[in-house]
Amino acid sequence: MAQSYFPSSALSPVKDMHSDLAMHADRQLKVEDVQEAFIHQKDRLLAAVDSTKTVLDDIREFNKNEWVVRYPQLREQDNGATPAPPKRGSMPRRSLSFADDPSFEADVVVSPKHGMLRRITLASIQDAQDEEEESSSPTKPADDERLIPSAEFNVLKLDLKLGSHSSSTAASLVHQLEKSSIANLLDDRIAASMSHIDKLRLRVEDTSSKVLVTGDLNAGKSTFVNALLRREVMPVDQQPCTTAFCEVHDAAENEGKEEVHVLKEGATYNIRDESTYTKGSIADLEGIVADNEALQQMIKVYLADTRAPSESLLNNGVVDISLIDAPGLNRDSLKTTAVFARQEEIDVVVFVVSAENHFTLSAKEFLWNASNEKAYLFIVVNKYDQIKNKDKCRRLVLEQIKQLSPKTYEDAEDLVHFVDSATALQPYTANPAFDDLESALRSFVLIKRSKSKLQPVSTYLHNILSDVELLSSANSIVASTELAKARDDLAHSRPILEKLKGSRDTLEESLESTEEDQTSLASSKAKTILIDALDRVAQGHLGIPNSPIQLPSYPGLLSIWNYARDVRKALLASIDAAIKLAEDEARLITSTGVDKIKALGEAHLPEGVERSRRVFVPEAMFSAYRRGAKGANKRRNGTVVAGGTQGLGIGLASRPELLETTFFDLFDVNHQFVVYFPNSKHSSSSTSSLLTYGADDIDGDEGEGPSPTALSFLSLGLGALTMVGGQAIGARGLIEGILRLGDLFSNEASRKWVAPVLGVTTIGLGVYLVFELPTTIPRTVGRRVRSQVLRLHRQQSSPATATYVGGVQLSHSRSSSAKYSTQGFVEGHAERVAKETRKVIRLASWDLRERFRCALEERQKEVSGSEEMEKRAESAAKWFESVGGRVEVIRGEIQLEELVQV
Ligand SMILES: Nc1nc2c(ncn2[C@@H]2O[C@H](COP(=O)(O)OP(=O)(O)OP(=O)(O)O)[C@@H](O)[C@H]2O)c(=O)[nH]1
Repeated sequence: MAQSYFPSSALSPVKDMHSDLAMHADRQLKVEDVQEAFIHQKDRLLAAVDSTKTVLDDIREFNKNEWVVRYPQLREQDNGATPAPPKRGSMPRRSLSFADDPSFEADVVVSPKHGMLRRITLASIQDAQDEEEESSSPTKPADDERLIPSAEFNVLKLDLKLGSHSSSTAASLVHQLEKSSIANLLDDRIAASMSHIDKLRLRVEDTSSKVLVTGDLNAGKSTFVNALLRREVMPVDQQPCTTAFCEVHDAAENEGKEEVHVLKEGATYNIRDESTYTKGSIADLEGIVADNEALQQMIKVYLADTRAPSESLLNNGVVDISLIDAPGLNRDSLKTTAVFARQEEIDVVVFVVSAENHFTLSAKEFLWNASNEKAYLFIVVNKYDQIKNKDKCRRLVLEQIKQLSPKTYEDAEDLVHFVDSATALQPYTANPAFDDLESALRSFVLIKRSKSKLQPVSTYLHNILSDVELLSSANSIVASTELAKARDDLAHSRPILEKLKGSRDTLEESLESTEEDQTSLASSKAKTILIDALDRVAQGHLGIPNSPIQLPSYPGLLSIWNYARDVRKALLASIDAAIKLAEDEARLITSTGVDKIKALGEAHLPEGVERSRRVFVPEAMFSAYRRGAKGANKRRNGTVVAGGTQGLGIGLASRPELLETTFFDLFDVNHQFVVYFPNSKHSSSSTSSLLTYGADDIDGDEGEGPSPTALSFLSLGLGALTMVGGQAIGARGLIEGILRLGDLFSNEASRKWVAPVLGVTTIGLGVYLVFELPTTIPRTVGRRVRSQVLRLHRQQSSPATATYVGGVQLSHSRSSSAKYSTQGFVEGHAERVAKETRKVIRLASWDLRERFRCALEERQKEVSGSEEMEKRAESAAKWFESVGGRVEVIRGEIQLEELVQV
């Protein structure tokens, strides 16, 4: 399709000469429209440049402070992996991933809806939208193939390949790049793009435009330039042909001064640096050109064009056009001029050809090359006045142009002008064809300028905006994905956290009550066992039933001493066994407590939290006491020795002071006395009182007071027969006993009844020894053992206040000691057992509390992290969405329309 700069005047390339005047007026109008449209587009583009820069700047800021902008990679989907065939008219699908996170993979649709727009959306979302659209418009047209955008970045493309190796090693190295490193690379790329945009801005703002006038030798180029300037400036008819490039600028660029600047060879022209050129006057131009005709000189000519901007080409109010009068084309100059024409700063090439000669070989060569470069050329067929058969000439020239530059031929009406430049210089001579050419040239310069200066900027902005679109939509997907993930995580972790918070107090209470319950259970159990054991022992039974310990069998009167000792040993061992039993019970109770705590852990700790790996070893309980006891008497003064040493051979049954057998183990005087003389009274004798107290104290908690009757005397006497140091009858005790008996007989009153009493006693004693003693010994020993054990505990509890003589405590008052001892022994062990139980349970509780606290902290951290992520992802998703919206607005601004369509 031919491009038309002036579609409203769609005439055939062969113009009707009679309509020239009307056409000129029409063109004049359109030139103004083009000018206006150009200015409008330029302003819009400048605004778009600024907006784009702001967006890029914002992305950099956002990347730096808010969200690490991810660099997406879109790959063609592997058809094998996605068997579903694409729907007719569906948009291209890609697999979205990120260089820094290859694990992220999402099916996306690249939206081609808005030309170069490259918004990507998740395929799942697009599918839903497609279904919606399909149901509402079943005849949806297929998308234009040309609109399918590339999935590659244009400007912001990062070269993430490390080295030239395309091996998997390089790929894996790329994957190792951190998010922030890639974000930094992206930031650098955006920064580079922004400085390029700055340059583009200068380009848009630059209102200068260069028009190169070239053509065959002697075609009338200088005459044509002079005609455009309406002034004879360029030297005409130079012999030999001129070789200088004369560049004509508005004098306004040279502070209004009309001057000629001849560039010095090798220097880069700078109007403010006079060392780069030699000044001359306009009047001398002919001479200057003649002087430099051997050189391909660059000469700058500054001219004051006094005509109105609407008429002047140089000073047209829109762009500062400079005309370059190039040397005529020949073998020597062809190459130079061709190079010159290719320069980016040349917006328009005007080719002057003589109507008399048509195109020479050099001209054809130049046009052929130039049309490849610039596509459209402005062709002036000069000296048309000299031609007689104008139609034929026109036809032949156009025919040649068709061959040389087809594009130019298509717009020949606007681009090919048959004129007489010479008459344009003559004052007061109408030359509508030239005026028409001039208008067309001005429009063409503006249009070409818009193409050469605005279009590249527009294209660049399109590209960078398209990249921004790709970047923002991909990041929007990432943000949305992270938002969904954060919400998922919150949905999972929040209830756990709430549950943990809610059950914190319950757990604490349960742990405390478990500790208390088990401890007091162990304590009360120990008390029960020990009180029971002591009671049993006091009755002559073993402390615990079903004990492996056996009471010895009665061996006969002769071995009665050994019997008493063995009974004592067995009873003591049975108390040890009772203590051991209490400890075993405590172990069981502790084990139950530990299990309860374990169950509490299961009930209160969230899933995934490691449970306690501590294994409760019941045997390890009370081991500290055993260890302590290894050092012999180290802990003797502590309250826990008796039980604690059980099992290591130094329990009660192994303590020499308790194994000491005395006469009182055989005859419990106090007990017998109580049995036979229940109503007897206390004696006032200090000696007997002391001894009785001593004996009674041995019995401990019997609670009955002794009486100074005959039997008591006997018992006192017999008491003197205390066996000291084992089986031998102490000589001293025997002598003391005889002396006391002597005292008794020497008393007159006593002598009357002492003989019968002694007789009865002897008989009773014999009967007692034979029949009753075997059964009473265990009870007697038991009572004494019980009493001794209790006293031992009291002694160990307060050794400073207790005094012993032969295993008999002398100094404590009876009532206080009895009361204190019972409680002390049982309480002491109960306390010890409870303490050990509490210690183990407390350790288990502490462990669970710690795990619970850590789990709570961890969940709190998780929830806070997810909340933070939710907040950031939500704002990032919104932000990237807003960037997408801003890009669309800017894109509307940079759509360049054909200037003539205004
Ligand atoms: N009749 C007529 N003569 C013209 C026209 N244009 C130029 N001439 C004459 O053609 C001759 C050459 O004109 P120049 O302008 O010097 O041609 P040029 O192309 O600049 O020459 P070089 O730069 O040397 O190649 C001059 O004598 C002009 O007067 C025209 O339109 N009609």
